[in-house]
Amino acid sequence: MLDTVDAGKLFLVGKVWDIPGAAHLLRYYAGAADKIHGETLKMAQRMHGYTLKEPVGVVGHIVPWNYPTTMFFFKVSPALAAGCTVVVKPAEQTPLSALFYAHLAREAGVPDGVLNVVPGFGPTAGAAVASHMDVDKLSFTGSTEVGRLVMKAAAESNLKPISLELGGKSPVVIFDDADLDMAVKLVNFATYTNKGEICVAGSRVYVQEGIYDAFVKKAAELAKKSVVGDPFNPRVNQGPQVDKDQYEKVLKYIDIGMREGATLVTGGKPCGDKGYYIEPTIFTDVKDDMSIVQDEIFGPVMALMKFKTVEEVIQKANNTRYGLAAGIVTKNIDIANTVSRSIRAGAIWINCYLAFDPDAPFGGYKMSGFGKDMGMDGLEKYLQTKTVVTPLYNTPWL
Ligand SMILES: NC(=O)C1=CN([C@@H]2O[C@H](COP(=O)(O)OP(=O)(O)OC[C@H]3O[C@@H](n4cnc5c(N)ncnc54)[C@H](OP(=O)(O)O)[C@@H]3O)[C@@H](O)[C@H]2O)C=CC1
Ligand SMILES: O=C(O)CCC(=O)C(=O)O
Repeated sequence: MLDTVDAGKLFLVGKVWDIPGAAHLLRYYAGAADKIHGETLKMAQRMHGYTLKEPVGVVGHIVPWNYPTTMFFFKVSPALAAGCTVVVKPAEQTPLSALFYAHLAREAGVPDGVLNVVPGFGPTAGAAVASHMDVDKLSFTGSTEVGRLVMKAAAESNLKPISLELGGKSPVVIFDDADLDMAVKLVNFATYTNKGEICVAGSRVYVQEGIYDAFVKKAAELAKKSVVGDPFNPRVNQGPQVDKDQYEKVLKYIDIGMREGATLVTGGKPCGDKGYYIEPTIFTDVKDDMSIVQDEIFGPVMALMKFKTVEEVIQKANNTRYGLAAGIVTKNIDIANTVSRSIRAGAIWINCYLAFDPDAPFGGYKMSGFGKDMGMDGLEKYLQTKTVVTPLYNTPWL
């Protein structure tokens, strides 16, 4: 509800995806909290040694507006399970749910000072968290540009370790043997989920030549069926862009796409004359170096491209500065394995998309950042290893 008001997120999707996902994550890390331990070391010398896993201390979390609930729990759940205290800086567009979750945590008995939410603007509140000498670790999700700034601030303050989950321009590769209807639905979901305001949007779609024409036709038909409107209405499947800036950014990219020579197959216009609604959009005749293929648009815009061979599509899929995720649709296990090993991205989804799970580490390669959220990797980053050594009995040390 709060994210629908703040971000234009579909109310129904919040109920069946974001909130249950947050609960799964909390349960997963609650189960891990009492299983954190170091190891006994073998030691080459006559010494007894072991390691302790200790919380890193105070963690700063700077999170974006596109998934306010999900991002809050991606960050906070493992940090608390590791024994850290946290300071969360939500995005200025969407601070309400983070404040509400902090209130719930207090009601549930989390002691004061453990889970702190500090709303405010990025260049002031966010920068203060990133450069604070008493913040021991920073985990950031947002744009690559701000990722650079917070990394610099961390380096120039107390050298706090950081993890960055940044932008993406993820490819989805559809092979000739795919079930056409399933592949069209998958790509529609990959591109338009959350009105395209999702870091793993699979908006760069490569379709093998044998099914390309049929695919374009069906993808356009499905996009046209989308109901865009009030995010509280359960029949609507695409709400408004988060704000005027984002709305204008998406329309600007649509304009750039047309000026660069891509063919607009469907969409491309605002929906209605009130609110930040944009039609689900598809471009074809797209070249690899066009801005609509290289830049993260963060809106409901799909670029459809044709390919012939496995080698060609691997090269095209990797022709990006990002490396967050990729989708592959095929019934051929050899192709699926080969392509998934060859794409430089942190998550590969075969015959599915957005397949998040609490146990599955998530984070990028290349300029999509480094460090993982979720899974045991997501817990590990909030821990540090202390080594304790003592000579064995009757072993002179000096
Ligand atoms: N990877 C992802 O999930 C996301 C990617 N993006 C990409 O970024 C583009 C721009 O979106 P935008 O909201 O501007 O993303 P930002 O990267 O600006 O925002 C992410 C978070 O960083 C904060 N922030 C901004 N500037 C600073 C700073 N100097 N120091 C510390 N923290 C700061 C923001 O605060 P505040 O907003 O309150 O000022 C927000 O909490 C989008 O169009 C999209 O392409 C955006 C959101 C999520
Ligand atoms: O879909 C989700 O639950 C997570 C989305 C996400 O990771 C993101 O956009 O940053």
